[in-house]
Amino acid sequence: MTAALIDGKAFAAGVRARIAERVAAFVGQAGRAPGLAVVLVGEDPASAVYVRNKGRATREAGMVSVEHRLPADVPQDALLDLVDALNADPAIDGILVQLPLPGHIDERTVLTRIDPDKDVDGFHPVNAGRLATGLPGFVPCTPFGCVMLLKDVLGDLSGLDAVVIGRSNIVGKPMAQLLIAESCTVTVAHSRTRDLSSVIKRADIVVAAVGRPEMIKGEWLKPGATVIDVGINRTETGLVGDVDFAGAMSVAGAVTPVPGGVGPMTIACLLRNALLSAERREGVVGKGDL
Ligand SMILES: Nc1nc(=O)c2c([nH]1)NC[C@@H]1CN(c3ccc(C(=O)N[C@@H](CCC(=O)O)C(=O)O)cc3)C=[N+]21
Repeated sequence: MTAALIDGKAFAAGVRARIAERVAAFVGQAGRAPGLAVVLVGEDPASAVYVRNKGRATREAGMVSVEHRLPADVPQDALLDLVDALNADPAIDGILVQLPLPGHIDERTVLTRIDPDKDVDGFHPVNAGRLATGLPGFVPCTPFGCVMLLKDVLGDLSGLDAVVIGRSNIVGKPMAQLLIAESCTVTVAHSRTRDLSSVIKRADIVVAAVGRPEMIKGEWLKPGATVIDVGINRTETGLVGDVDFAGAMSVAGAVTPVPGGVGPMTIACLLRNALLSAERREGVVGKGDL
């Protein structure tokens, strides 16, 4: 038996095309394009690649991408001053400060400084609280992209057993919140979980977000399970996920590849959040599903 491949790259391209149509309608009504500011501190090569990809996707969707590059040794106060200026700039609808930040900068202080209504990453505690309590707000891009893929594969998720492996603020916790909102029975596993394989064995849905190459083995899965691999690990043999892909393909029902799975959905959802922010800020009612 071989699982279906979940083509996140193709799905994301469709989402971006729908966003581009709605951006065009927005420009017609608001007289300006949505603006997304991306702040990159330092020279981390992987971060630079992501920022370049985000900028390209933003422009292709018809939005304005404003990139700010600061040196790795920039004082925290200078970064906070830039965030303040972007918060106050009416042409900017979304602000993303690329993580990780250099060690001398406190990520929490910076993320909390972003206006929650421009926080297209959904990392501000106000947006985490909105998500946890069912209020409208920005939802973190990677978990939202995962839910879009899951619904595409499975339809209604209600009543399904879901296991999220990883408890980070940017993926694991919001992923669990979204799956709860979809009426899944949710288990959050992490580095201290005992007998991870038997926890995973029950799951109809497995979301792996641990950052350890190929640690989730195919034989741990329930036959037919849907597997979403959030991991992006650079190894000597190339890019691999957190899931043993070959093993998963022989047991699961459907699996996301790495690359070409969750990553492209993250960027599509970032554009979605930027568009929704612009529509909200200008009082434009967008038409058509995203
Ligand atoms: N404030 C902030 N927000 C983020 O959303 C954020 C961040 N910081 N820091 C870094 C991570 C990582 N991230 C990715 C986005 C797209 C791909 C992506 O498109 N990946 C492709 C290509 C992978 C490759 O070739 O490297 C794929 O998986 O097919 C991957 C990773 C966003 N992040």
